[in-house]
Amino acid sequence: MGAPLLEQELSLYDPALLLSLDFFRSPAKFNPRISAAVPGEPWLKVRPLQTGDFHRGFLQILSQLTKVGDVSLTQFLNRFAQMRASGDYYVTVIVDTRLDKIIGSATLVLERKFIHGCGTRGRLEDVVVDDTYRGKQLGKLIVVTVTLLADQLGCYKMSLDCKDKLIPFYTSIGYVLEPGNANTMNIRYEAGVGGAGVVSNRTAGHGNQPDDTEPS
Ligand SMILES: CC(=O)SCCNC(=O)CCNC(=O)[C@H](O)C(C)(C)COP(=O)(O)OP(=O)(O)OC[C@H]1O[C@@H](n2cnc3c(N)ncnc32)[C@H](O)[C@@H]1OP(=O)(O)O
Repeated sequence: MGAPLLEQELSLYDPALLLSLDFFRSPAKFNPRISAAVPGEPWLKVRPLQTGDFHRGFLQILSQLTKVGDVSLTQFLNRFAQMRASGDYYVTVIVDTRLDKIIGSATLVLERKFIHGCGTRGRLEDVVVDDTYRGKQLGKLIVVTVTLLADQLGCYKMSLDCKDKLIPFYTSIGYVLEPGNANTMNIRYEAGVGGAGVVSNRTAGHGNQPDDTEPS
């Protein structure tokens, strides 16, 4: 039997938000120049996550980043609905429209604060490009897209965690290691999807991860 049909697809957020992003405001260098609105090939599209992306390989893409687990369509749709209702999740994808397949993704999460005059901080999460499409500026494209989106939505700053080897990648996009303020610390509560378990210091770092994935 085929996959369940989703009668009417929903977008996680308003796609029009991506059309007005001014890529000239980013320090990232694109050669040739591309943007979220004009991604350089007629078969490339940058857009918000949609409900039907469950069937377009969205979770398979994420599995190139970290462990995803066995997520059912119902689980996916429930989580999508929670994110959409909150209004604070901007999961953004790149689609190869020739194959109707997700080939890249990055997430902006809005963290609402009391500090900074009830300001909002952006968090860059879960950046990934399908390994057969890497080295073609798509990583830069998706990260710059959500970074400009955070600015447009009024964030006072945007932060990320990454492996050391990706520091040059993010530096080229304008992210800075701030002296005295560039550490990441974690407690992992349970062994499970992407988790290594707080009870064992031996596994609290990159223990269970395949070489090229993040212990997100
Ligand atoms: C906040 C987070 O989510 S961190 C997690 C990041 N994601 C991962 O590690 C998942 C696996 N990796 C990937 O999906 C991809 O390699 C990405 C997203 C990191 C980069 O995607 P790509 O499409 O290959 O990047 P893109 O082609 O835009 O490269 C941009 C620049 O970064 C450099 N770069 C890309 N990947 C890497 C890397 N792994 N290490 C060092 N430099 C890199 C490129 O050489 C390029 O440099 P240039 O502009 O001087 O030519």
